[in-house]
Amino acid sequence: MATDTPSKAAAQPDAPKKTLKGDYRKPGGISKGRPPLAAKPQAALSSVKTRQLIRTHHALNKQLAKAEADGDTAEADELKKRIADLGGLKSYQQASQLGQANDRGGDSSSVLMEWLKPAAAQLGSQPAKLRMLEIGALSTKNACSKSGLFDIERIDLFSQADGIVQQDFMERPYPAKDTDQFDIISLSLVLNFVPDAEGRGEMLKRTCRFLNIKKSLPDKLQAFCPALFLVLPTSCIANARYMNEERLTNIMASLGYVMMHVKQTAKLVYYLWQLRDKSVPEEQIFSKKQVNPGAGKNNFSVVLHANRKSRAEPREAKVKEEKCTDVETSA
Ligand SMILES: C[S@@+](CC[C@H](N)C(=O)[O-])C[C@H]1O[C@@H](n2cnc3c(N)ncnc32)[C@H](O)[C@@H]1O
Repeated sequence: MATDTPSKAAAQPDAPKKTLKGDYRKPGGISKGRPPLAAKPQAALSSVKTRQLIRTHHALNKQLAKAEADGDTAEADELKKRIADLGGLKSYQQASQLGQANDRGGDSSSVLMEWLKPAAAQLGSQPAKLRMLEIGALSTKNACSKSGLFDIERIDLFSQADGIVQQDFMERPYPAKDTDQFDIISLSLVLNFVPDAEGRGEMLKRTCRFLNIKKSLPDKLQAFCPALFLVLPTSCIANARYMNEERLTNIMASLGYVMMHVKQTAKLVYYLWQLRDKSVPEEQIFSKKQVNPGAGKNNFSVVLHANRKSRAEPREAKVKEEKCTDVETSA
């Protein structure tokens, strides 16, 4: 397994305390009394706004999922209106795309391309390209697309470009045969978009059904395929009350995944997981459990049930939510 050293900042996401309405900066806050700073470049200012917009979307979607689960139609309608007033999914996607600009850390798929370099020659000489499913695709021009090495199927809840099919991965029919399955799935900044922990567990579980575990490939490709490229905000792993890397690794292992690569930066954590085994349903019980208690943590978690419909574990909604900080989500 290859690792890059995490930055110290990883444990301190710069999520400001805020309410959803209004500005989070209070007069007399920490900036009071400081000498004036040099004017910030435009990009830095927009970067703050971009992150704020993304966080607000996440928070509203989370509240909406809860209101819908509680059957509170009035609250759900109000939240839908607030999301629409923000510009809906489209404005969220635009903010995410801005986060992918080179001055904000760049396209996450370039990390995958870096990891695949040792296999590039074999990738290029394949009679048929590797099949990739990109879930949550915003562009057809990221590093994977530009490489020409993959046959990519791109889906998103809201397609913004030709070449991206509008589809909910959670509703996508399971492949009928092995050859309809994929060699690589990209799930970059999508899992944290799912508003509830059980939904995230279901999403991870679902990825296994789309990967072709039986396909025979040349050795350098077989060394990592079939694989899931997973990208999360670092705070989901480094500053979460119910999640850390050990917990994620155990959850993934119960699904049959082995970690091949990890790279952590101040903002994002990138993983490449190889699907090696058939998942072990009886070992797939991961309820919401504190693994990293303490103040100032966020509530990001993944809950997994062997069988969602007949689960014996409590629903997340019944677990008392603790005061939390936001999950930092932009690139
Ligand atoms: C933050 S954007 C990330 C986009 C890009 N992958 C990246 O790394 O920047 C998350 C995207 O995931 C999409 N998404 C979330 N849940 C999805 C699902 N169940 N099926 C398909 N797309 C989904 C959203 O519509 C949104 O466009």
